[in-house]
Amino acid sequence: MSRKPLMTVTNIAKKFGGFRALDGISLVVEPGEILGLVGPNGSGKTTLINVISGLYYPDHGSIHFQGVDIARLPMHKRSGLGINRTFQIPKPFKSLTVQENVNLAYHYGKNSVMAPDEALEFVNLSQYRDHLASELNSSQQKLLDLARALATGPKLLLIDELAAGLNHQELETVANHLKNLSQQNIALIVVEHHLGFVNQLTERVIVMNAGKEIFQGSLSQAAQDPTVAAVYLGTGT
Ligand SMILES: Nc1ncnc2c1ncn2[C@@H]1O[C@H](COP(=O)(O)OP(=O)(O)OP(=O)(O)O)[C@@H](O)[C@H]1O
Repeated sequence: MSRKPLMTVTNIAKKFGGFRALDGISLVVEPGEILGLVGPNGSGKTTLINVISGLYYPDHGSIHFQGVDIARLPMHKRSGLGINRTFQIPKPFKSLTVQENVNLAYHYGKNSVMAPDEALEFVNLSQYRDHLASELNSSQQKLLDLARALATGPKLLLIDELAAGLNHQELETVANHLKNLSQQNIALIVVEHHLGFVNQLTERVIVMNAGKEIFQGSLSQAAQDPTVAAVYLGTGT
């Protein structure tokens, strides 16, 4: 049975000055699927997340989310439609407590299905609920960022480099949690350098280089692709 895509990104371009950070990239995300977005530093992964979440508008191209072109909607409107994100460098309200941070996101979200306590439980931060966000270490701040994104009730969650700084056990727990979200029909785009983490999450990756897709398929297929090996895995000739 064919389903309608949750999001269709078509031919997106984004320049900074004369530099093409995104150069005609397209992708499709189905409801509840996990898509890995990988590639070398500077290949445009975070820029693509920024353009999908509404931090930047693209110069060209369209982004259809549940049939609506959102490419020029502001970030809060996209969030209201069910697109939310985490940041490579988390941005909690540091002078608020952990609980207050998640409460605020919950209050702001229009589709919330996960209550603040549940979101904190989900990322194993319940015992820190009364701590100021500034008291958390950097990996805990990443988990708080994830809890805030979850509390808004996303249909599509954009996750930017969550794995860095998490220990082996935290990674395994978070991977299981993310798979659980996907089973609840929340789609995920996971930008990540930790390929073992990506491999735990999904079979489908897009490899980017210089603002373009250079490969789409499974990570194991990507490892055998000569172009990917040359530009990303460092094993090309
Ligand atoms: N706001 C900006 N102004 C100018 N240049 C930018 C801006 N944002 C990104 N870039 C440039 O666009 C290119 C792509 O950056 P981006 O952060 O999207 O890459 P990335 O694949 O996420 O890299 P990394 O894996 O290192 O996080 C880089 O050369 C970066 O310097």
